[in-house]
Amino acid sequence: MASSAASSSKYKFETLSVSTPKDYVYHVQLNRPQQFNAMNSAFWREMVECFQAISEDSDCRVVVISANGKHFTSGLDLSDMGPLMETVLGDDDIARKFRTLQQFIKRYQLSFTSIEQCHKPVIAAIHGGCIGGGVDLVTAADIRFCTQDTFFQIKEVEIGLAADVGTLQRLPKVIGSDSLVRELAYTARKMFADEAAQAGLVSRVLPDKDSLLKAALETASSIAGKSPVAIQGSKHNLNYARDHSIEEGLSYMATWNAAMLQSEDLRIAAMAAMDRKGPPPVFSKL
Ligand SMILES: CC/C=C\C=C\CC(=O)SCCNC(=O)CCNC(=O)[C@H](O)C(C)(C)COP(=O)(O)OP(=O)(O)OC[C@H]1O[C@@H](n2cnc3c(N)ncnc32)[C@H](O)[C@@H]1OP(=O)(O)O
Repeated sequence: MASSAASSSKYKFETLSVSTPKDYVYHVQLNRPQQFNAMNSAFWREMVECFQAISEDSDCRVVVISANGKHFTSGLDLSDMGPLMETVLGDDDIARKFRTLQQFIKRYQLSFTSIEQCHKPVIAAIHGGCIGGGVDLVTAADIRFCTQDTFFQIKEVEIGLAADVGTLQRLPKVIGSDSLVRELAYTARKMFADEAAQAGLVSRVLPDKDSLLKAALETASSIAGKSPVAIQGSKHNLNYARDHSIEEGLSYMATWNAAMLQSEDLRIAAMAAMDRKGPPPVFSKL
């Protein structure tokens, strides 16, 4: 099944490239290397199309997202702010401008919420600069690895705005230190790989990009070999637990598994676990 490029035309994009390097593993690459993967209008639209399609694609069980070029991303494309500025500077009444801008921001938020809402776990493999919108993007992923040369920068205050597409909502849940989140958001200082690992933003630091991709793809492959019912149920319930009390999370989990324990995957995985010398279990597509 593994091939170099995801075959369907639903994965042909201007700003992203999608391939299938291993069975059930999709690799999405930010692909505007000349522009340091700056996030232009096409990017914001294509991220939603890509991750909503992957979410429902039973040939995919895990996604690795990485980037081509010198930096993971330089964030918002500062040379593509025409539509935004037209509204801001236009003659419309304030209430009309408000409604237009609110819809605009919500559309951009969905670009990264579609990673969080994707049924499949997403591993972000980050190198170089991960700036502005890059932090919004990677905090929506399930797992983050980076290279030793990575830096993270919540740069929004330097262009006069409060980060508005996920960082301020997700980063506090990811790293736990409210003080560090505020320091990074208010100062826009760079946080380098070792500090990011210490803070829990990334779970692994690799020496270079080759070893980064190797580690990310191996991890993806390990996840892809497991029951998709168990993996997708784990992602869904971890997200639910993050946003609810423990009691609510346990109650939701009980209802979820009252259905999912009836899946054939439980029987197949349990038999394979008992027969440790047998072949690895094979699960149907989900
Ligand atoms: C509704 C709103 C939704 C989302 C909002 C997101 C907010 C953000 O993302 S805030 C962050 C915005 N991005 C930046 O401020 C990036 C600033 N750039 C840099 O920090 C550096 O350029 C660098 C990316 C670290 C690269 O450094 P270096 O390798 O030294 O190259 P440079 O000489 O600095 O840059 C070369 C060339 O690229 C242009 N450029 C860099 N980033 C962007 C960008 N994001 N958009 C447009 N253009 C960018 C830079 O201006 C240079 O252009 P020249 O014409 O060669 O001067």
